[in-house]
Amino acid sequence: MIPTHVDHAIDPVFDEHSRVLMLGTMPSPASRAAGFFYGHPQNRFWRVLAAVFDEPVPESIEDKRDLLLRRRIALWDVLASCDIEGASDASIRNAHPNDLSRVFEAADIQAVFATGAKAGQLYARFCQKAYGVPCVTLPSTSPANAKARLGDLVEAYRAALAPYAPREEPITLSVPQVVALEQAIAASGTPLSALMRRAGRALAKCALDEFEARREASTKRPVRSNATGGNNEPPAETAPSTAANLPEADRRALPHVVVLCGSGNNGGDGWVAAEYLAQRGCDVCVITPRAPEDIDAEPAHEAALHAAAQLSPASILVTPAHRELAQALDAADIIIDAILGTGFSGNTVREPYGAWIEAANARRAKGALAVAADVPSGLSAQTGKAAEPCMKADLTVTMMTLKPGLSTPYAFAFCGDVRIAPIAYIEPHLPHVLEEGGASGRRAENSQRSASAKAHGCENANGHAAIKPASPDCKPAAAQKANAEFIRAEAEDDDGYDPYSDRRPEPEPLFERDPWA
Ligand SMILES: NC(=O)C1=CN([C@@H]2O[C@H](COP(=O)(O)OP(=O)(O)OC[C@H]3O[C@@H](n4cnc5c(N)ncnc54)[C@H](O)[C@@H]3O)[C@@H](O)[C@H]2O)[C@@H](O)CC1
Ligand SMILES: [K+]
Repeated sequence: MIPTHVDHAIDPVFDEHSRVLMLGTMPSPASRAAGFFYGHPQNRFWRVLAAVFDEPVPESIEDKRDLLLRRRIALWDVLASCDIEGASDASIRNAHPNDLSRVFEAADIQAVFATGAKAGQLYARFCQKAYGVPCVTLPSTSPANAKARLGDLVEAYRAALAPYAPREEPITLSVPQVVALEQAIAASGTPLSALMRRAGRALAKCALDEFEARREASTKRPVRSNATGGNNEPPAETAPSTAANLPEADRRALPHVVVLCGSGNNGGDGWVAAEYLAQRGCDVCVITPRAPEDIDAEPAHEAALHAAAQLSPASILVTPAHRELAQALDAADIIIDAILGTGFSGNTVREPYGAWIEAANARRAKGALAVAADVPSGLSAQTGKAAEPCMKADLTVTMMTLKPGLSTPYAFAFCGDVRIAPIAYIEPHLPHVLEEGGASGRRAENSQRSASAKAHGCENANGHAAIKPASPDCKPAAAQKANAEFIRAEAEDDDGYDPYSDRRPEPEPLFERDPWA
């Protein structure tokens, strides 16, 4: 192969919070074509980083930049230019280094890692003396390094990066502050649709991981034990129809998942999760009050259209009748509750959502794993007050930050375990958001649950025309009427609180009824 002269043309990723610098040699032809580092589909760099931090694999360049900055990783290459044959590091000649002082002067870089032997050698030759920080060489994630197994790469990168991972207390923001944060992130170039995609993927990953962890635990621990997080209901592994009770041969079967989607943006998280789970091979059923094309909220509308185009039409049930809903839930190993999120208000949950929540709680009581998106439906994310009815989750995957309502002792019975999905690099926006929100945003110092809230990796169409219209026992006219009533009720939202307005929610009494009664 004839060597080509290559000039580095991809901007480094770093900011003042970066703590480690990862360096390759020079972007490969595939990365140059993709316009970002490690762009070859077979390169395992992004899969390795995602596994190290227990996150979904980033999809877009923006997702990758966000992951790096959020995890305090600066990313660049040793060389500014060289002659190279294809992507062969061994062929590099006429090498000239990048001016790494741009990174070293902007950030307190505590460790440098080379993503392969050649990058390590080039750093030692050109850079180490100038910057004074020695470089640790990690195994290459390139497909050329075929002998390195993914698991070994993950272990090597985890051991290297773990000491530098930020360990911050989870932060609690009020609902208006969370909305202000989303808007600040959007204004800085990450659209809300991208946040929703990350939210839905994180939700799906947490649900699958939790399901697998429980299945694993149940195979190791055949004796019945109460492991449901204090809700005094049968543990998942003892129920008759859960995967844990299947014959050994079927145990590794992927779970059947029912995703309950409201018509707001919480529902959008559910649609993305459904798409991700179906891609992973799960049998997925989406319950929705409206066909995707009739969803008004953005970006939920866009997310629903995208997901519906990937899902089988038969797996989408629009306003199912009670019997059809019960049938769908009966088959569920996992229920994802994406009915209502931070936009919920009121003392009661209107239909059809009230009936959905009751049916989901009944199925959970028989052993399905219930995972709530952002906040259990019916629970006020702001006050922690539970409406009638309220979803009972085993796990709540809340986006970006804790919300005050998730941390009350009362909320505990509805949230189950709470994990924060770190779907965006929020630090640059916090001063502005906290200033705007006054004292109500704070590191989670006043919350009982914050100590236990995990800072996990998940811390702590119209081509879908054939969407199943209605259930066999729900006449089209009746379904249409029910839908019209639902849409009218939605339009007359009970107290009219719009979380995207500047107005704060009316304070609601925390303990209107005795939570333990
Ligand atoms: N805005 C965004 O871009 C993002 C939003 N996200 C998700 O979006 C959620 C917030 O979305 P929205 O502001 O659209 O609100 P929600 O989707 O939480 O709730 C709004 C819906 O709830 C209905 N509703 C309110 N009170 C009710 C009651 N008492 N009974 C029955 N229905 C009731 C409204 O009619 C409306 O349809 C978050 O919780 C989070 O899950 C995340 O995906 C991150 C990105
Ligand atoms: K929810």
